[in-house]
Amino acid sequence: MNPTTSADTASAETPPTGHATPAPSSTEPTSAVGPPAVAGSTGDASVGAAEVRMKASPAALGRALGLAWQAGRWHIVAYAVLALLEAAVPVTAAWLTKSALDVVAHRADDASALVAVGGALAAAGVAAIALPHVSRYVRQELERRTGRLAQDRLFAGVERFTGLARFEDPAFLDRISLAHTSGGATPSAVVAGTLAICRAFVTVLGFLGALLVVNPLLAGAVLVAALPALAAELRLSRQRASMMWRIGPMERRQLFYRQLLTSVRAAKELRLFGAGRYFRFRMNAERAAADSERRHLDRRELGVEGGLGLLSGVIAGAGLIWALLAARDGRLTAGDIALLATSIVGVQSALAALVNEVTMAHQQLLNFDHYLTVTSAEPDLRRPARPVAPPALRRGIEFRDVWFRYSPEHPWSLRGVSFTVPYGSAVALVGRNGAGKSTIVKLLCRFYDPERGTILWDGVDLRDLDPGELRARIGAVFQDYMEYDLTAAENIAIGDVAGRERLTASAARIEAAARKAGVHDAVSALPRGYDTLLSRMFFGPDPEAGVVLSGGQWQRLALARAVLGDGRDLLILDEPSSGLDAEAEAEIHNRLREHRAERTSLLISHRLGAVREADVLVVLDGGQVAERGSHDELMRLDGLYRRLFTLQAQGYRPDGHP
Ligand SMILES: Nc1ncnc2c1ncn2[C@@H]1O[C@H](COP(=O)(O)OP(=O)(O)OP(=O)(O)O)[C@@H](O)[C@H]1O
Repeated sequence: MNPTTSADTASAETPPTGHATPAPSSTEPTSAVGPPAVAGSTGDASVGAAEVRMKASPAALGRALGLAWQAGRWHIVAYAVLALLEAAVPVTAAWLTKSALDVVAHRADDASALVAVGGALAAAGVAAIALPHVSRYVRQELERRTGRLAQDRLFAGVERFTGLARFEDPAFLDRISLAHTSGGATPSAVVAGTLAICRAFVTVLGFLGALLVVNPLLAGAVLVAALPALAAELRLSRQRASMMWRIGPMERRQLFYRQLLTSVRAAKELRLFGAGRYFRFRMNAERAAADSERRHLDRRELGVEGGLGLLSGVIAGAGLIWALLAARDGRLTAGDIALLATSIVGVQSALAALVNEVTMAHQQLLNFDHYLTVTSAEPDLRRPARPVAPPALRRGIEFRDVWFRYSPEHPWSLRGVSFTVPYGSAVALVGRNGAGKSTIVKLLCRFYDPERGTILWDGVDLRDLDPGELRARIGAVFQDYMEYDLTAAENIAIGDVAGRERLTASAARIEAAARKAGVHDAVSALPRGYDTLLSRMFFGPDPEAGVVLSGGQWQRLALARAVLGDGRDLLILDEPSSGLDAEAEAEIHNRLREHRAERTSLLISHRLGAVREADVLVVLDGGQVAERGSHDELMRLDGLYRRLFTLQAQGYRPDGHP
């Protein structure tokens, strides 16, 4: 059966409030319809894909250099000039040393020549000492600037994901973490790598010129020995990037265990169950597994780099023995020997530095792929070509045959759900754990898109609306509301910040919201009133440094945040009273009833007594609407609601009878 024909198709204009109705059952979408590739319609499945390209593309190189250029073009120019000067210094010093030795050997009585060559050598020495320091400072400043720019772009990219699906994808989270590291470091590493090539080119060319004069064969041998080193190091850096991707999940799990073992929330249970040792063991196991991968590669590097070092040593040693024998025969001067020795060391160290910088840049560039993927990924939720600004709610919201699962691997969380929230009314969603209540809220805020069916806001499909503007019309307290380590005023003012860089709510509005949520008295009694820093942990002995609130007080603050925005059409309260005592719950519901009077609201609560006065109760069971109607109608129906309500009511009667 096609699900679109089986479901309740009541529109927002004809809300089913007349009498209680057991909802019609729906069947799964047929295979002909076919699920989308990724749950929640994440447009670009490759963003979290588990594989990573192990080739640095020229485009990535261009983007990295472009980013560095934007962040600090004058720093790059200065760094380039310094790099070239640094490159020229050792070659100049080697020639000057040779000249000095030759002057001493053949023109020892020429004082002006001695002073000139000595002075030049001293200047080269000063340059050799000072240049690396200045160059390091410029590089560090360039790194800071590119790091800041890259971080801003990365998180602006992350903000473009308006849904939640990407944040539930572990591969995507690994990408963000690698993107954060590589995004900041790669551009300056690539600049350094590029300049290292130039620098090495100048140094090697200078020394090779010197070696060519002394012995062309030796010059060739030194050069050829460096090429396999470069190839081997590039291969190793590819393997290192691949290893880092493989150990990403292990690092993530380690972080989870580390946070768990130091979290104040987890501390109670961990101590009660004595579970600390268990989690420490798991954390260490993850670390051991990651270390084993690292060790494997370190050993390979040791073998390759040790072998190449041996080769360089053999070439250098052979060259020097030959030179000493040639000097004995009078074919070389003492200055030639000094020049040869410096040249061999100079070429080898210039090439080693080149290999080092280039492989580092190469490795960073491989990881830069993550940064590019995150910053250039398509938005996760389909954006309409011409998004419609959501109209002020006048008719209501309608769920029309909505099917949803969190991914194709997950079972259906909603199966053909249809119901309406008429304008100005309060609709309560009730049902057992896992029935799909919070999922409905998440779809209504458009954190995901339904796989089948539609959700209509005054007749307009949510998918045609701009998600930001839609959310500006909704005030919500989620089951897992946030506790911000900010002041009480800031905790409330965040409820009306919508894309701005500063909080703008006035003190009067903040206080009014706090009063509505019944938290004004508690906040006023804090050491600095609304300016008291609230924290989930103690900050030492200073009571004004941070105050710890109770769970119920935090929940009221979340409530104040939700009711702060005046222009909100819809108020969603997902378990708003779970952390409150019975008296507080009654008080909050009375206050909220006043607040809700002019607006539409969707309430979720397991305390059925708290929502029995809603205009309509929608009873969910296994992702389907099982019943709907007012409290009295549902009680008469004698179905699931009556059973749940009676069970709860029994708990409050001394005789245990309904
Ligand atoms: N992020 C998620 N990823 C995968 N499955 C999820 C996710 N969130 C919820 N589910 C599943 O969707 C189903 C409905 O969950 P939902 O949270 O909507 O239920 P609920 O009625 O709000 O439950 P409760 O009363 O316990 O809060 C459950 O089977 C749950 O396991």
